Amino acid sequence: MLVLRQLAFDYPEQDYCFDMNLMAGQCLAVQGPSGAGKSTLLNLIAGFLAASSGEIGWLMDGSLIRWNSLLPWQRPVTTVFQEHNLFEHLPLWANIGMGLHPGLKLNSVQRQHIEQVLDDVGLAGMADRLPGALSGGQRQRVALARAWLRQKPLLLLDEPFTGLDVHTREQMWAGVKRQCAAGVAVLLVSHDSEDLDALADKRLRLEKGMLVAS
Ligand SMILES: Nc1ncnc2c1ncn2[C@@H]1O[C@H](COP(=O)(O)OP(=O)(O)OP(=O)(O)O)[C@@H](O)[C@H]1O
Repeated sequence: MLVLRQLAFDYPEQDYCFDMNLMAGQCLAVQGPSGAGKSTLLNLIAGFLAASSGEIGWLMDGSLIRWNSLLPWQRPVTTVFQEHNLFEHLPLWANIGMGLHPGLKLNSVQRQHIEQVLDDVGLAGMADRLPGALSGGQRQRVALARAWLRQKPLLLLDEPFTGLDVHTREQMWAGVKRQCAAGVAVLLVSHDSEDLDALADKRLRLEKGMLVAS
């Protein structure tokens, strides 16, 4: 279970203090208007921002494994950013397979898994394309496919379905549900009530720098 206890971050004009739990297999939705602190929360959890005080970690068998001093790549977290973060010079298979092997020397089973997740997101047969040849929605699906394959204990999704058509969106919801069923804890930032109705087990809202029940 992900645990945030009085996790604080201070900007000059706004102080944040986050308290929350997110269980393995659960999808927690966080909402809030622009500027409420959603990106700040995700960046603190992913390790791109360092908290000024408080605790963050994973509670297992009653003891908290603290993440405070862990760098982003040391945390068992996958983040799907709004900007997709694809490597433009690498084909889709390499973008998705990144992290499976340091030199991207993938074996046939790993290549099959990549083909499978591409199929899952409706991009079958596109493994050798470059990101530049894709639409915005297709790029978003590549970013999600990469997250599906990594299957880290915690998945952070920042407005992950923006701009997708209804059918694709439903496919992506199914992907999130499969992740939860496999025990992944999902934190979903979304403004879209349909996303929340389809996926959220629990909802919180960001208000005055704090998380409150929605
Ligand atoms: N580097 C920074 N220095 C000072 N203030 C910042 C900085 N980054 C963000 N802020 C402020 O912190 C607040 C929260 O920003 P944050 O990006 O977390 O909000 P958000 O909820 O993700 O917004 P959006 O939905 O527009 O992406 C905002 O009021 C913003 O002005």
